[in-house]
Amino acid sequence: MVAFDEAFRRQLRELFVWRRDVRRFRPDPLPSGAMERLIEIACLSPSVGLSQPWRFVIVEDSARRSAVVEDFRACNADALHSYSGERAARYASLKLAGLEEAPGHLAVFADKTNDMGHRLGRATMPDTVEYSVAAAICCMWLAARADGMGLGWVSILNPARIHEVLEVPESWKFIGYLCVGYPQKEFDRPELERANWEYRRSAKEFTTRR
Ligand SMILES: Cc1cc2c(cc1C)N(C[C@H](O)[C@H](O)[C@H](O)COP(=O)(O)O)c1[nH]c(=O)[nH]c(=O)c1N2
Repeated sequence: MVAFDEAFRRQLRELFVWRRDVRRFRPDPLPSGAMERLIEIACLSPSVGLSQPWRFVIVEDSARRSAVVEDFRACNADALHSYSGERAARYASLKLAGLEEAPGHLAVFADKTNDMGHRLGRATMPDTVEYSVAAAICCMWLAARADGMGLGWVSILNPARIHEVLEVPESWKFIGYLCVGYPQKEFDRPELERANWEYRRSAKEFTTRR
């Protein structure tokens, strides 16, 4: 039996508060095995029917990394065109990925055809496969912060292009592309809040009772 005391709970809350989506990395490389340790933590996550549908691709090849950076640039330019006026100017000023600086690149997929868990829990809600992978990324996000590292989730990408660049099976659904490294600075508020794009609301605003 493991019991968690008040001091641990306080620290854990601090971890939630100080976890950040990181886009600004120091150039320092990751220690050997750091990415593998994060993947091990991710594999402790809950998954529908214990299906463990997560698939991780550590992207090391510089040509593939450059192709991902190019895709981000194209998708981000398209996204900018969807805004106008002051909002467009504000979008253009945001830094929305640290792909060029991050020492670690990790692409995460959900294997939709995986039969582990014998389809338990998915019959009426097939998207639970993707939810499971997103839950695993959140665990990894916290684990990275606890190790003094930072993780940035990039979704401004074309999934079909990511499939092509990484040559992964058709049945894998692209969930997220993660930049991993050491943050330039630590913050207790999201970068989008500090840039006045959006702000974090109180839990009360999202809670109702029936
Ligand atoms: C599914 C998904 C996808 C993305 C993100 C998150 C998630 C959950 N976030 C990060 C997001 O902007 C960030 O979590 C919020 O702004 C809150 O900031 P903190 O994570 O609390 O620092 C994100 N950030 C970014 O700069 N570029 C991106 O493409 C994405 N994509």
